[in-house]
Amino acid sequence: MPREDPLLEISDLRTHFFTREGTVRAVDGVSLTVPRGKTVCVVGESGCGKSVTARSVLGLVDEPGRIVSGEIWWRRRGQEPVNLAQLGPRSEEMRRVRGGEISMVFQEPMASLSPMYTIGDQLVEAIRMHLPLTQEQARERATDLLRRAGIPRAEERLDAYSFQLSGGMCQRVMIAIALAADPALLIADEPTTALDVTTQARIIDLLRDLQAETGMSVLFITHDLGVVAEIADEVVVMYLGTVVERGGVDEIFHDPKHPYTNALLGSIPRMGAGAGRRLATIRGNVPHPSDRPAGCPFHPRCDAAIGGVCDVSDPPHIVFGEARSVRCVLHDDVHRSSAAEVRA
Ligand SMILES: Nc1ncnc2c1ncn2[C@@H]1O[C@H](COP(=O)(O)OP(=O)(O)OP(=O)(O)O)[C@@H](O)[C@H]1O
Repeated sequence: MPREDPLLEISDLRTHFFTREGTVRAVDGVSLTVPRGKTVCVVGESGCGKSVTARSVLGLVDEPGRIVSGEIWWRRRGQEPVNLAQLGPRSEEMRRVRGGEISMVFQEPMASLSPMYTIGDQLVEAIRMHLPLTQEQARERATDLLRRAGIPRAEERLDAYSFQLSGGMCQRVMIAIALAADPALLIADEPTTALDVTTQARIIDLLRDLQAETGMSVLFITHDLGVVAEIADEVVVMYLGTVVERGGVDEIFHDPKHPYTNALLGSIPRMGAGAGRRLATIRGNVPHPSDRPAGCPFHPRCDAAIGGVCDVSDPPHIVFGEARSVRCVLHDDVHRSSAAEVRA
C-alpha cells in the first residue's frame, strides 16, 4: 500500500555533543516520518534523545552539539524538498521555516514568555514576523488565535502579562503563538508535563481539536503513553538515541513487538487495576549515551535478552511495513535460529 504523503522525513539522523568528557551520542541513527495531517508521537524515557531529535529539525541544538550526519527532508507541497539538516541554524531559509512553516511548543510555558511584554505584544510580533499584516490586522488575528486556543475574554487578555496567567493559560498562549503563521507542522515537546492533570487533559483536547480543524501535522514528544493513546496516529518509540519500534497507535498498544515498548506499556496506570496495586516499573535506568552498552542498548534491562547475542550484536532492523518496524532479534528468523544455537 503506498504510504501517506510525508511532510517531514528524518533519515539516519545523528546529533552528537562534543563535551570535554567525551562525545555524547544523544541521537544516533534516528529515522522517522511525519505524514501530512497526522499526529506522530515520539515516546521514551527521559534522556532517550526525543528533545534533541526535535530541536535538530529546527536547527536549535545547543552548543556543543551539532548534527553530524543524516537528512531531515521538509517536503512542502508544490516545492522542492529542503534538507533542513544542511541549513545553517541562522540562515534566512531556516528562519522562514522556524516559527512559520514549522513551529514548536515547549515544556515550560512561563519560561517561554517574556514577563516584560504583554501577551498581545508577543503574539502580534510573532504574527508580523511571518505574515504581511498591519498592526491592527495582526491584533485582530491575535484575538482570534487566543479565542481558538480556548482563552476566555481573549481581547482583554491581550493586555495581560504572563505572570498574571496560570500555567495552563500560558501554555494556551504559547499554542496561539505557535499557530500565528498557520504552520504545516507543530512540534510539541512535552507541552503538558509542567501542568496539573486536569489542565493536561484540556491542553491535549485543544491540540487534538486544532489539529483536526487546521489539518496541520503534529510531532508530539512525551514520556507518557497515556497521552499517546489520546492523540497519536503513529508512534515512534525511542531508546538511547535510536528508534526501537514504529507503528500505528493500535499496533503499538495491541501488538507491541519490542520488549522496551512492552515495558513502557506495563507502566501505564489502568482503570480498574485496583487501588494500591503497584505499577510495574522498568528495572534499572536509561544509561547515559556516553556509556552505551554493547549490542542492543536495552539488553541490560531486558527480561527477554539472549546472552551471547543481544549483548554482542547490534539488533537487526525488521521492517513489517512502511510505518511498522522493530529493532530486536526476537522478531528475526535468521538471528533467532542462531540465538537458539548459542543457547543450546
Ligand atoms: N547541551 C548538552 N550537552 C551535553 N549533552 C546533552 C546536551 N543536551 C542534551 N544532552 C544529552 O542528550 C541526551 C538526550 O537528551 P534529550 O533531552 O533529547 O532526552 P529526552 O528523551 O528528550 O529526555 P527528557 O524527556 O528528559 O527531555 C541526554 O543524555 C542529555 O544528557
